[in-house]
Amino acid sequence: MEYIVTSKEMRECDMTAIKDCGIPAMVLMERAALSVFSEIEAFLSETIRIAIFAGCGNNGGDGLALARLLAEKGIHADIFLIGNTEKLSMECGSQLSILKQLGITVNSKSAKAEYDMVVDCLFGTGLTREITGIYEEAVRAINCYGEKGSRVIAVDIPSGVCADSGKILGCAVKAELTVALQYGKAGHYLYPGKMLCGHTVVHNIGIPESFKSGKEPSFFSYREEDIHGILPERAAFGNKGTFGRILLVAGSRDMAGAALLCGKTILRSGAGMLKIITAAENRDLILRELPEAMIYTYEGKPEEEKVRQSIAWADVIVAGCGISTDENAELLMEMILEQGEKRAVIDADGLNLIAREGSLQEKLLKYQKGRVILTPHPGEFIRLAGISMNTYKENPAFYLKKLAKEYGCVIAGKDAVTLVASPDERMVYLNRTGNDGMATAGSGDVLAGVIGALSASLEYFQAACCGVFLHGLAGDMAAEKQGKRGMLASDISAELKELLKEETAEREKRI
Ligand SMILES: NC(=O)C1=CN([C@@H]2O[C@H](COP(=O)(O)OP(=O)(O)OC[C@H]3O[C@@H](n4cnc5c(N)ncnc54)[C@H](O)[C@@H]3O)[C@@H](O)[C@H]2O)[C@@H](O)CC1
Ligand SMILES: Nc1ncnc2c1ncn2[C@@H]1O[C@H](COP(=O)(O)OP(=O)(O)O)[C@@H](O)[C@H]1O
Ligand SMILES: [K+]
Repeated sequence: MEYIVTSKEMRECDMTAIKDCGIPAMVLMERAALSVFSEIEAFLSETIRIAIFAGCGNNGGDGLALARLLAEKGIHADIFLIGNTEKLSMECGSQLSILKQLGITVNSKSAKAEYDMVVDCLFGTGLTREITGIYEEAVRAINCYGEKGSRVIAVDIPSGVCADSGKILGCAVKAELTVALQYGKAGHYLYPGKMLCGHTVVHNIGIPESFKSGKEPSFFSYREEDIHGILPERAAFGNKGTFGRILLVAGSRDMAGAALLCGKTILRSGAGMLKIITAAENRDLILRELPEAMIYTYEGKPEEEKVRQSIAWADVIVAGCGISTDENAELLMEMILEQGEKRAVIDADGLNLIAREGSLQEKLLKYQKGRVILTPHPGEFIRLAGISMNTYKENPAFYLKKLAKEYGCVIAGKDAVTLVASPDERMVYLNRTGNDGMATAGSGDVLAGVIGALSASLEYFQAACCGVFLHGLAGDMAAEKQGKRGMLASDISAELKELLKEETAEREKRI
């Protein structure tokens, strides 16, 4: 698990290190410069032509310290200090005076030279407004070098990328490599910032871990190596009941595939038993393609007693994929939400029905807190929340948390970067796996399936985060084999099986 912070949280960490622990700011800056140095060391030689663009804050200070480290190794860098040098931050001022003492020249304007490497230290987490004027010229100059083939390295975050939202404030540097200091910032991983960072590496600069439960940062994320820690153990003595009885309410007359894709994924993700409630038209397909599932199909109106029995049987209900928004679907959703306590994953049309019907909203509000996981894509989310797309995109984490609290649900806000919010003020999970090949019909059904299966053995929020993470990893594996253009949602489902197989094999090797 890795923390991901906002600029305010990063500042608080810096302050804790400096004020409470007594680590001098100049020591942190030296560690920052050493981190960047270690990342670029492999490319260095005495003939390399380097330019460092520094601003007047501490990000600029990092750059000046780097220039000194380079000089120590006999490597010259052209240094351009952009801005009003009368307003340097204290540490940046100290770095500048050290350079002067050492006789290292600092320029105020960029020259029209050629460079193999350009280091961007104009702005870091202290960027507060749009970049204009001389700073904009400097950003454009850096990008021009990049386009001509210079390696562009961003210190902490590319200048112009908002560390909190990933938005571009006016203009921004496009880096090949970003050396993030101490923690990844949300802006490194949210679009469009993510595209401008290139490859992001996070370096520890010696700030002691100061997050305590309840005072944690805004976001966390999983890394590939976390997989063993988050997946539940499978009990060797378990039976099919142990691993979860999942009821899937999915598929309608014209949407058979959703039930099949989601159902297959549920069983492939380790669930013990699956029962599908779907329209009669899907019966043959499911019996043929997924004979492992039990099935109840309805012709006309679903029989309420049969549905009630199935709900009572289940440990987890997954509902909504392809059920349509007709009266049968509405009745099924009413019955699912009515009982108010079973673990449930609600997706797609299930969400559209809730957005449309006040009676479903009321039932969801009364449902036991934390027992429902909603998995809306942005279109579904704005219908549920009653806000515009622009408003949602302004700050998705905020609106996800707000609605999660209102409904007492876990909400996985699907998007290119999926965020998962819990109803109880926990950190938001920010997902870093997956790729645009997953923007393909049915991949949401696969996600609902894996989250449903995991909900049988993991706590709800964890099941949602873990499901999103695995779904993205499987999507990356599918993209590697099939290509992003050609991959299908069923490829993601198949790769999930492979991924879980590898995980089990690894785990068994370690016993
Ligand atoms: N002790 C610390 O706080 C440490 C900070 N470090 C570095 O310092 C950075 C943060 O430093 P700062 O807080 O000084 O912030 P920055 O260096 O990112 O920039 C802040 C300065 O830029 C100005 N500014 C903001 N937006 C502007 C705009 N659009 N146009 C013109 N000027 C603008 C601000 O008024 C301020 O003077 C981090 O990203 C990291 O690189 C590291 O050296 C590690 C230690
Ligand atoms: N550009 C992208 N990068 C990463 N993941 C993506 C991207 N586009 C879509 N996804 C993922 O693909 C899935 C799409 O789900 P959804 O929109 O519900 O599709 P469907 O309704 O067709 O099943 C979500 O999990 C989403 O996070
Ligand atoms: K920078």
